[in-house]
Amino acid sequence: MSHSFSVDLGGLIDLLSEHLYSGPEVYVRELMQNGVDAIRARQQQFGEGFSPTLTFDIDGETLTFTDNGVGLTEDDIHKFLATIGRSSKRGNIELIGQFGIGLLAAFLVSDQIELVSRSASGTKPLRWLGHSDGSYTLEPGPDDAHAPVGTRITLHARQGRAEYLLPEKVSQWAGEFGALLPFPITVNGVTVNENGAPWLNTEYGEAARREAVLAYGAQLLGAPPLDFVDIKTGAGQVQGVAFILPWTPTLERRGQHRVYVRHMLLSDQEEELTPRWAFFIRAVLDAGALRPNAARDALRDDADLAAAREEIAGQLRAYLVGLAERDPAKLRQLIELHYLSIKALAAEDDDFLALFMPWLPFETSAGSLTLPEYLALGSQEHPEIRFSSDLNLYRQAAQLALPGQTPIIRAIYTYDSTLLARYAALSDGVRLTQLTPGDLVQEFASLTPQELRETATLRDVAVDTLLPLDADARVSRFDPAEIPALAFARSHRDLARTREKLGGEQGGLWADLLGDLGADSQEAAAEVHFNIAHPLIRQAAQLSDGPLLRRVLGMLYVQALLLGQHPLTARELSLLNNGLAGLIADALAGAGQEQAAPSHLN
Ligand SMILES: Nc1ncnc2c1ncn2[C@@H]1O[C@H](COP(=O)(O)OP(=O)(O)OP(=O)(O)O)[C@@H](O)[C@H]1O
Repeated sequence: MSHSFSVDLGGLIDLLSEHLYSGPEVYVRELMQNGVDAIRARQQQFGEGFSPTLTFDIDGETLTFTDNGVGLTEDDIHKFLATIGRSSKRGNIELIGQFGIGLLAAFLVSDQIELVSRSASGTKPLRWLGHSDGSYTLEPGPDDAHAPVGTRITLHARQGRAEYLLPEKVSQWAGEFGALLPFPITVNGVTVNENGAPWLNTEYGEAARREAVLAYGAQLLGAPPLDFVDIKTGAGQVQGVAFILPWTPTLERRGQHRVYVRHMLLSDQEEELTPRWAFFIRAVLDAGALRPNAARDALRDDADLAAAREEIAGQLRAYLVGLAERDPAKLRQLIELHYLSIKALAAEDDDFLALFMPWLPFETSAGSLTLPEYLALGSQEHPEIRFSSDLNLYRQAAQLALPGQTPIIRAIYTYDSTLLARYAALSDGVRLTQLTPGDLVQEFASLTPQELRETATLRDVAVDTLLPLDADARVSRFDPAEIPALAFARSHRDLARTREKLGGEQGGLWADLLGDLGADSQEAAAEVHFNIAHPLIRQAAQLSDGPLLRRVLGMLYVQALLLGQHPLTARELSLLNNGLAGLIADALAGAGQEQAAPSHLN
């Protein structure tokens, strides 16, 4: 026995409303979409000798939507309208509908759909009445020889849905969805759309067009855009504009682009049509030949979308390149706001790199500099780019204003070091050096024999005090003299830290294993340099071994760790706490004696 599937329409509508559509208001979009498709189909089949219109008329809780599109024959109604999942539009690239479910959205707000239609093929008007329980009737429509070609759909608000039929709401949605439609949409006689895309309006010349587009951009962004780029692609037939944001957007935020498909709004949050690196733009694009998904809130991810995105990337690139010649002042402004995204792009593209590198600012120990400015400060015979991708090391290096030393570039974004490496490779004779802690130490001036003698005790006590904390102590001289001590972490410091933590808290297998690993290393985890140029260190050098000197050295070490932004271990923290407590106790004891002294005198 063979049977047919039957569909529970109520269940299907629940499915659509809960999982496919963002809210009941999408019924406005689906009605309009069908109207737009019907108008296009009429133009395709019967020519363009009519003025397209879409109208909403709302009377109380009844809404009537009318289009003057191609209409439906009796055969169409049975085959397409009343068969869920079948569409007359499949394969017609110029129409948006294709799934054969859009009209069901009307059931989100109404229990029945009345459709009166007259086909452009000249048949008589028909009246179809569909119910949300899945039944429908079809009868001859109002027998008017002059009935206009097109379709009229009437909905009555179902319980709890009246607010979705309010004229002000319908006006707002219809205006948003149909903003770019090149013909009027009216709600109760008032036109609600802008009648076409501003970037296409060349009626009053190029200057007026630019002005209109910039005014549109200012409204979209809430502030005048820095500029805009006209976009036009072959793949997907995308047309529109990309506004250059007048502020620096956050790096994590992907573009929130407004995308239309065949003039109907798809999304205000589209992310896939523009390249990832272009987070300095907000685009408004109308895709003539890209496909929406079934929910019609995003583009279908296919080869056409990828090809369109590539073309848009090329056009944005070409705009930036062209700006260098056309309007360098604007380029400078743009780079100031968006250099992070331009760097990301330059890291992937050598032509772009060569073009933009001279303009891009880098954070350096001598302030923000472009690479030519930076190189002008260093040796001209042996040009060198010195950088650090370790923020702590960079900070310490930046503090050490060593005279005659090439400034250090802070290269902490992943693409920074790639950019520097590619730039060095492209430029003749420029050496690229990644800074290491050892480099900094090498720059320290060595002590005179007399200073060595004078600091012998200090050094011995420092080594003795700090070795249990896994730190090597040295006495050096470096600038600026205001820094009493500098600490550098060595690479296996983290290992030592983990070992200490596990040893202290759990012991056992892991602690033993890590202990063995650590035992391979002859070096201490950190290296600290006390600065003989600092008055405090010179004073400390005069102390003999004792609790005060040990306490002072321990605290200076922890201070150096903090200065270098190294996280502290529990032992280092307690060293700081105990040291502080001791100093405060000593100070209080001293103050007590001072206060007690006058009474003795009396
Ligand atoms: N206003 C209209 N004018 C002419 N035909 C219409 C109209 N509305 C619906 N139809 C017919 O009804 C069919 C089903 O419409 P429905 O909106 O459910 O699906 P679709 O538009 O084909 O596809 P999608 O689900 O992707 O929107 C359409 O394919 C079309 O043939």
